[in-house]
Amino acid sequence: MFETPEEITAAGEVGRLPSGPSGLGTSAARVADAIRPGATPPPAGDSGGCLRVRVPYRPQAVRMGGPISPGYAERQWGDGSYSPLYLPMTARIDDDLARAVDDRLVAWAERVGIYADRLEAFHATGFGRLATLAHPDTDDVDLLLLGAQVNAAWWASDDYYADESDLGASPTKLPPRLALVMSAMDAPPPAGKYTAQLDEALRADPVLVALNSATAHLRRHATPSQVMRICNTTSQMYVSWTAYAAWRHLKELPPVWRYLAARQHDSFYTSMTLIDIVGGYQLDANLFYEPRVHRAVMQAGTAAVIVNDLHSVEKEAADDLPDCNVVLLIAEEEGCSLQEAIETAVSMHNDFVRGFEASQRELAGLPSAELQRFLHGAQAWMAGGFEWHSSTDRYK
Ligand SMILES: CC(C)=CCC/C(C)=C(\C)COP(=O)(O)OP(=O)(O)O
Repeated sequence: MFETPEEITAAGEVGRLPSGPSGLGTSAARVADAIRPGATPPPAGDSGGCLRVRVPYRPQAVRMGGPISPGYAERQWGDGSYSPLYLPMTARIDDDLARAVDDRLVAWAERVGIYADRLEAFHATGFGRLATLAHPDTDDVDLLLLGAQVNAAWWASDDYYADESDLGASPTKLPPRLALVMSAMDAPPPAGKYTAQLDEALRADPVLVALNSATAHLRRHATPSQVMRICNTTSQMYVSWTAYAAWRHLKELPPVWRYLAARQHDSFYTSMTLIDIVGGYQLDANLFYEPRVHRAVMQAGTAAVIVNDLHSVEKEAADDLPDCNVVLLIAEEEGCSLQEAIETAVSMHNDFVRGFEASQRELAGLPSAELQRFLHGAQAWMAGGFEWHSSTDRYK
């Protein structure tokens, strides 16, 4: 088949890596017991005693170190005129590492052909920087590059197929294009002469070449269940994209509840499915999909994507066919100002982060080093995603 080359919360137990036994399988029996139907989780560690300190948004050019987010804070954002976002603190800002990943990412983008006439802008977007901010538990450039490539390829499908009219995005062409993406990521079994035609189509579109190449890189680092986790989450996300396309095509605005339900399956949860792969370990599928774990990662992913909607209001309102955006939809539905709608979205975001924190506390007693590391990874992702949205050129 075709393949190309603030208020800081001293979070008690939640803020630290587990001190118990670690390594794959060390506590498999205890974990299996703890997640079996009807089991009650062991008591979580004490996470009380919050220390609260307001922290302004202040990008720093220095390495902050640490693989673990040091706790939660109320963080200023934008021009500072809105209520703060309650978020984890960023664990690591390492501009040298980010540059190394971004340089390799741009060389890859050039090879596969995405953003061909706008590589400088693509470079300034800094998907490599996003990977280094969101995955502070590794310094491995190749693994960070993998995270950056998969995200950049998803974003290319978003820009070229779903959102950017000037890049050829079209609501009616979107569903068949997304169906081809799944063939680029997960080659169907040979179908005689039709396979050659499929391969030709996959080679003809840079977005598909990028997704195919990123997935090939993924297969070199991930287990089969991790690879299929990525593929299945991608197609789950694309169901929501087809809903947005229908609304755009019909020039209908969905009610907020309906958009939010779609957005919850089209969130940075998708990006978070890379956390253990980029970290160089595996969270077992039965733990990843354990309902309380699933809910926690969905809470983190939804919070992180509301940060995206907050930062992209202007960009999304400006397209000939405006995108769905939670702020714009709240303003329309409530008949309120954008400022008021932003405050509502901030408060919704903060509730999701607090919900994640509560889930993390509830899960803190589960004796799996991989699970605890993954939850810290989701915490770090929210912080890194915020840092990136605050500084990338993409939303300027
Ligand atoms: C594309 C990708 C990494 C998927 C996960 C999160 C997600 C669905 C997006 C960031 C796409 O949402 P949106 O189209 O609002 O993003 P932009 O504002 O265009 O960056």
